Amino acid sequence: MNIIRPITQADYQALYDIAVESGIGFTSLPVNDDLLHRKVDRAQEAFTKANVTQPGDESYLFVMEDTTTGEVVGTSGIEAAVGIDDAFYHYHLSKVVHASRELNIHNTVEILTFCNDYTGVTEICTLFLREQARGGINGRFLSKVRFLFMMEHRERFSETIIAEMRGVSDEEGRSPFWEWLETHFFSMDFPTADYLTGIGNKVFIAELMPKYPIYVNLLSKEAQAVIGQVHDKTRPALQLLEGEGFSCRGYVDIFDAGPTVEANLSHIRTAQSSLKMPIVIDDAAAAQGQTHYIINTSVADFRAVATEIGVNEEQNIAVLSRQAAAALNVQEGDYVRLAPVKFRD
Ligand SMILES: NC(=[NH2+])NCCC[C@H](N)C(=O)O
Repeated sequence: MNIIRPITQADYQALYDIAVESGIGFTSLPVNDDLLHRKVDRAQEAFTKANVTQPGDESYLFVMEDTTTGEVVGTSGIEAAVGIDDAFYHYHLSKVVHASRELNIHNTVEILTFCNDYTGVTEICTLFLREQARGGINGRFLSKVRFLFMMEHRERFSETIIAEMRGVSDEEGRSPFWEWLETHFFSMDFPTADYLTGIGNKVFIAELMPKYPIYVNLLSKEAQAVIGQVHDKTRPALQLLEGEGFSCRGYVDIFDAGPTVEANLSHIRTAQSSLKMPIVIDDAAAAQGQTHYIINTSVADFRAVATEIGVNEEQNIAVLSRQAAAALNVQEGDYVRLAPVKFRD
């Protein structure tokens, strides 16, 4: 059975291996011992911090563990509020009209404006599923479990949730958008710039980034073509988020121009359709039910599973198997929050 739980120090080696496997362009897991250790420490602080009344610099990192082998097969993260102790950057794509009625000329051009508009919002990040666990619902589970967690602990998160999607780059890490920036403003390659931001070294952005609006039609054709486009490998993740109600509001990454998508927590489909109910335990009845994502209501001892359960909305009762209840560390009468894997339309 696969469970999702907070990362602990004992998972360090697995996290390191995942950082290596995830490769270039996976900004949030750079191969760097100090940084990865800090990530585990910060996650433990976030999960054990009591009485949080508003989002702050908490950084939650979950792992998926295959309980039959004890192996960590994936990661998933939430930054409660970005840009609180550093600056958080985007380019915003907007339009400018240059028109002359007298001359009967009307030109609409796009511009990219450097901004910090998403300061203070919650970011979902660091989603990675190892090769051996791909397929089935594991990827969806790792992603959607965050919406249940955020709904259950709303005071810890912003109402606006964003996800930065990886933009277009080739196998060697060459990004057409970055190449234009590199030629005119930076003198380092994309992997280096991406690595520096990943380890939290972001001053060079403020120092070197063009801060005045850029006319898109002055960029190279290759750079123009990838604005707001995702990396092929990121398409399934984007589709999943779009299905949850996320959309791009014109904000793109400052390095590779990949889209940032946004949704209100209360409008996210899995969060909105989730129910909170006390449980009873009955193996046979649970086996008859539909597959759901289920979380317990704890932060420090958070657990999630995806399995068949019975849901009786009239009686306000969720029927769990003994195995599911044990994995969630809940007993009869305890509450869980759940959402169906397949939405009923
Ligand atoms: N692909 C990247 N590494 N982009 C740079 C980081 C952008 C991010 N929004 C930040 O300000 O931290």
